[in-house]
Amino acid sequence: MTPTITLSHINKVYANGTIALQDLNLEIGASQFISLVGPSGCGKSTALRIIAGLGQMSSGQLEWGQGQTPKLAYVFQEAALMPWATVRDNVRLPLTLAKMPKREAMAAVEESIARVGLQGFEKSYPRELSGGMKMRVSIARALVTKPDVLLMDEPFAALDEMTRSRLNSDLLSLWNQLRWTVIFVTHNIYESVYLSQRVVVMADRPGRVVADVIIDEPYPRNEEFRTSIDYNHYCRDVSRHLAEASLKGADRDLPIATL
Ligand SMILES: Nc1ncnc2c1ncn2[C@@H]1O[C@H](COP(=O)(O)OP(=O)(O)OP(=O)(O)O)[C@@H](O)[C@H]1O
Repeated sequence: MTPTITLSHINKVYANGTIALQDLNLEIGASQFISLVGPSGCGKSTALRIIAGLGQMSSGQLEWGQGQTPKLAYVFQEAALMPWATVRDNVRLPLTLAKMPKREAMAAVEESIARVGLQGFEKSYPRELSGGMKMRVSIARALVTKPDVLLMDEPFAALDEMTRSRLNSDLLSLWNQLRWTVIFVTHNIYESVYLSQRVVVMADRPGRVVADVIIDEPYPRNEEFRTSIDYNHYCRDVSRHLAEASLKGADRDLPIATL
């Protein structure tokens, strides 16, 4: 069951004294698609890692709506595939680690590969795939466990614009079918507006939420939305918040006498 996620008063101070997050508050509805944007170093990955349970918060609270931690999957910027393994074996990895017998795992593996459009490449090795295809394998590997929540940390940042655009559309159509909760970290304003129901803007030092822009547009979204005046307005709105967030960081770096 897809849960709501509530982050309350989250603080994170790293061992070296860096205050990565201060009083981060965020509520994410069940099956919502939200993006986190913000200047480099504002704590987006830190927040995502805390939600994933990969990093600990210093204080604060993380609550799951249904009272128990749902099934989570994490997609990183790097596809991080095993070079010696085929597409099929790479996708099966989480099930192998969970000690699921191969015969039982294969149906889920084949389904996941089909969902990302990689039928016919099951026996290929990562070196034989383009960057976009490697990312599809990475997404298939995340989907194979049938997650409730998908955490994506700049998954398409290293891809060319055409490939990114195609993967954006395919990700949205998968989300339309499967309705996981998605938290998507990106530096790309256009991508965040195209994909999300909400774009949450963070400012750094300390990392916190400074704006929450609702993208009130129906799904499915397509090229018509991408070229619409509304899309342009949303992008400008997010961009303005982002510029303000960046300025706050830059101000802080100026010598005190100039402030
Ligand atoms: N393990 C760590 N130890 C110390 N400081 C860290 C550690 N990880 C991150 N930081 C610092 O915490 C702050 C937030 O980092 P984080 O990676 O969460 O930001 P981000 O918004 O995801 O950045 P980017 O957009 O560049 O990926 C930064 O100042 C970073 O240098």
